[in-house]
Order: sequence, then C-alpha cells, then structure tokens
Amino acid sequence: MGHGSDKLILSMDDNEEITDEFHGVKVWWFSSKITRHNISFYRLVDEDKRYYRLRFHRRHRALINEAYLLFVIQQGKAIGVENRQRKLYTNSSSFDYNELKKLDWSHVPFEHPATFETLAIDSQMKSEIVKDLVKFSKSKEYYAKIGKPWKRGYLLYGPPGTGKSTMIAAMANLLDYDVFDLELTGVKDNSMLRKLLLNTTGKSIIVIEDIDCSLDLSGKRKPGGNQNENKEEEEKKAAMGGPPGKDESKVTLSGLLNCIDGLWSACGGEKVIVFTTNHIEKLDPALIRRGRMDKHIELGYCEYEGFKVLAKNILEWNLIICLRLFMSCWRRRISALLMWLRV
Ligand SMILES: Nc1ncnc2c1ncn2[C@@H]1O[C@H](COP(=O)(O)OP(=O)(O)OP(=O)(O)O)[C@@H](O)[C@H]1O
Repeated sequence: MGHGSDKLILSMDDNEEITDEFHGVKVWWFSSKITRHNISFYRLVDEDKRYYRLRFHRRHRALINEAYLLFVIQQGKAIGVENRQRKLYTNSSSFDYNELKKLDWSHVPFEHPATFETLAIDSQMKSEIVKDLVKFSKSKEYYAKIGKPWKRGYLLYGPPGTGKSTMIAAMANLLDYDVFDLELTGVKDNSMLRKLLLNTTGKSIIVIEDIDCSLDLSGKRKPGGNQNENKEEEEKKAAMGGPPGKDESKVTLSGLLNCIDGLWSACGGEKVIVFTTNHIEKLDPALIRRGRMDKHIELGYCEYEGFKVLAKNILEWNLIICLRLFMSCWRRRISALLMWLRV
C-alpha cells in the first residue's frame, strides 16, 4: 500500500518479465538492476540502480517510440498523482538530512476533512464555485489556446470566522491539489518569493491568508498619486524609521504582482492562487483586479441556507442520540408500568 493511501501498488521484482499489448502489438518488459560499489566516508557502499528493458519486434519501432512510450509515461504520471498523499506546505524552512540541504518548504500530510457538502454557504454560490473550479481543472487546452498561464485567482473576503480557510480546504479536497500556505512576512525579499513560487508543484493551491496583515502592500501605492511621489514617501519613511530591521520582509507589491502574474507565473502547471482578507478595502486595486483575482467571493455571517447545512451536518448525528434517549426513556417507562401492573 502507498504511504497514507488505501490503494494497492503492484511492482515488478528483479529479473521478472511481463507482457503488455498496445494496439495489438505485444511488448515485453524485463526488470533488472546493476550494483555499483561506491566509496563513501571511507566505506564501501553497494548502490543498486534498477532499470527496465523493453523488447519488441523491430517493425513496430515507430509505434513504440512515438506512441507507446508516451502513453506509458502519461499513465505513470496519472497513477502517481492518483496515489500520492496530498501535502500541506509552509515556507518555514527545514533541513533535509538525507539530501543534506536546506529546504524552502516544509510539509505535513494534508488531512483537512472540509468539503463543499459540509460548507455552510448559499447553495447557489456553492454550486457556482464548484463549477468554476472543475471547469478550470479541465481547461488545459483552453488556456493554451488563448495563450494564458493555467492559473486562477480567488479572493475570499469577509469577517473573521466565516469560513475562508475552510473553503480553501474544501477546494483542495475537491480538486485533489496540494496546499502551499505562503507566510509573506517570513519571505526575505522578492527574489526569495520568486524562488519559493518556482519551487511549488503543479496541481496546487497557493494561499496567502490575511493578505492585508502580511505586509504593508497597500501603503506602497497611494490612490491617485504617482509612483515618484510614492517613492519619495517610502524614502521619507525609511529616513524617519531608519533602515529596515534584519528580519523585516522586503517583499514589495510589484514583486508580488510579478510573481502572481508576470513571466514567472507560467512555470509548473496548473495553480489556484487564493488570497484571504477581512478588509478588502485595504488592498491595492492592482492586487485584486479581475484577471489577477478572477473571482471575488464574499463570505458573510450564516444565513438560512447556511444554517440548514450546519443543522444537517450536526443534527444528523444528534438525531440518532435523541432517538436512542427517547427509546430508552420509553423502555424504562413501559417496564415501570409493567411492574406497577404486576403489583
Ligand atoms: N461557512 C462555514 N461552513 C462550515 N463551517 C464554518 C463556516 N464558517 C466557519 N466555520 C467553522 O468556523 C471555524 C472558523 O472558520 P475559518 O477558520 O474557516 O474562518 P476564517 O474566515 O478563515 O477566519 P479568519 O478570518 O479569522 O481566518 C472553523 O472551525 C469552521 O469549521
């Protein structure tokens, strides 16, 4: 079984041969290994390199080279994606003792149980979001056709505790994506931000929570003011407050915009970018304009539709307990009545 998965994984043993058929053509896969003797830390270490040999008739060479091998690679990738355990990444750095290097992202298994069924929001809004996400995940050709990177931005806003983080978990569970929770205050500068985003994988949701609190992204630009004025203001601020502290993040609004939307954003496959905020009015319009944040979703306090979902989620379980209590009460009453009758 795969780690954290309930699916069975079959593999080939050394020196085993299996037969496959593709468009009526038979091929044979043979697994083997080469053992190399390496010297590491003054010790002789045996290292096995496993490989597969593929055998087929030479008249099928074109079919195998052009179609079959591509098919095998695509199937392998699809099975890998299906069997993988999804992860929740965070940019607090960690150290990989196997590879002896510092990692930009550390991760834990993603196990949040939220789904769109359990999310207490307006049902029409819910089905719209689900439709939009599913459509996005199947639109590789569409994005290629219109010449846009395969990514979609969501802005979730509303008062605290109204389900923004829960919706992100539901999105990840719906699409079967990993989640990269980006803590902007821990990012040193724009090039570090670029590096982090380049190290994210496809099929992922990149989340910046409470973006209004992460950095003073709004203060870098004044509504109606020009860039020179803003620069002067920044310089004045720096002069008054002295140079930025050692640990202070130097990520700028333009750095963030470039990473989300610039040339770098096209690397690494399909991505959903989600910002959450309690104060949409504090955000720079450039950051949340349509096209960058394609969908703006307001999550407010629970209304009738949402309450119905919550009641269903919680009371379905409680109903069984109520029924049991009810039954046990009646059982006791009936036995008391019988005792009384006997007396
Ligand atoms: N619409 C909702 N449907 C289901 N559960 C909800 C909903 N809104 C809030 N909750 C529950 O309330 C708790 C807080 O929700 P959550 O953390 O998602 O809110 P938030 O909007 O991200 O809050 P904050 O802005 O403070 O980060 C969670 O335990 C979640 O289960």
